[in-house]
Amino acid sequence: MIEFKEAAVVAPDTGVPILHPTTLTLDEPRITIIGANGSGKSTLARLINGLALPVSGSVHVDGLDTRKHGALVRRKVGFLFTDPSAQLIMPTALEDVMLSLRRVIRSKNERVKAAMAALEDIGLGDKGDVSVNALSGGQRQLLALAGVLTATPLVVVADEPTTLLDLRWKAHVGALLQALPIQLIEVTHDLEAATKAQRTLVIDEGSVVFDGDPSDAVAHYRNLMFRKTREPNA
Ligand SMILES: Nc1ncnc2c1ncn2[C@@H]1O[C@H](COP(=O)(O)OP(=O)(O)OP(=O)(O)O)[C@@H](O)[C@H]1O
Repeated sequence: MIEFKEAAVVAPDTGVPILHPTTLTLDEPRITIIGANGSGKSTLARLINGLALPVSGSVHVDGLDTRKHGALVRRKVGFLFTDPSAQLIMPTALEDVMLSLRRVIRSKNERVKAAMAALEDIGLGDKGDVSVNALSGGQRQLLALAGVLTATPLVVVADEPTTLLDLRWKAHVGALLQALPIQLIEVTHDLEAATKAQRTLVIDEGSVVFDGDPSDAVAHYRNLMFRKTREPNA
């Protein structure tokens, strides 16, 4: 259970509001977040695992305050970035997954076995010794997901996880994410993908302006964008 209580974020240098005080309970298995560029989607997503902290109000995950228990929260909430390079830091695929397992499995041999199994599960069983830089963008996103899943999170927050992928990889990674047996909260500009959820939030200028049925949310967002295009100062 993820709970926002009047959680607000401001730009550190200027104090300009990025997310206005927001109160939400997020407990549906599939939630999508849509909105214009710069509207505050990533900021909201980052609040969930403590990558961003509220300047006022609070965010709790499973009862843990993200401000006080960041490390514990991050074990419960896996985060998938748009660009997997942001989270792949080891030279090879196997080493990268092993790094994600370092706190979970002490024995190196066991860690190798578990990392190999994780790579097999995600379809990268033959890539263990391959340099991360030699993987395709789609393979890198799979590897990032494998790393996230090894920590057995309760929730995966994915910030535009398929934006950089071609159609084939987008479908593949999208299907894998949909099949996860845990809660998935996905920020997306793909309005078709956005409807594959129980609930969709529309963010505009740092506020949740719609929260509900995904198809209604997409219609709301289209109207909003149409109005802004016609009346740029609205
Ligand atoms: N650390 C920061 N300092 C100053 N401004 C910031 C900071 N982080 C985000 N912003 C600003 O806050 C606003 C919201 O950013 P955010 O990344 O949450 O938007 P977004 O909806 O995810 O955008 P996009 O769809 O383009 O990824 C933007 O105007 C951004 O420039």
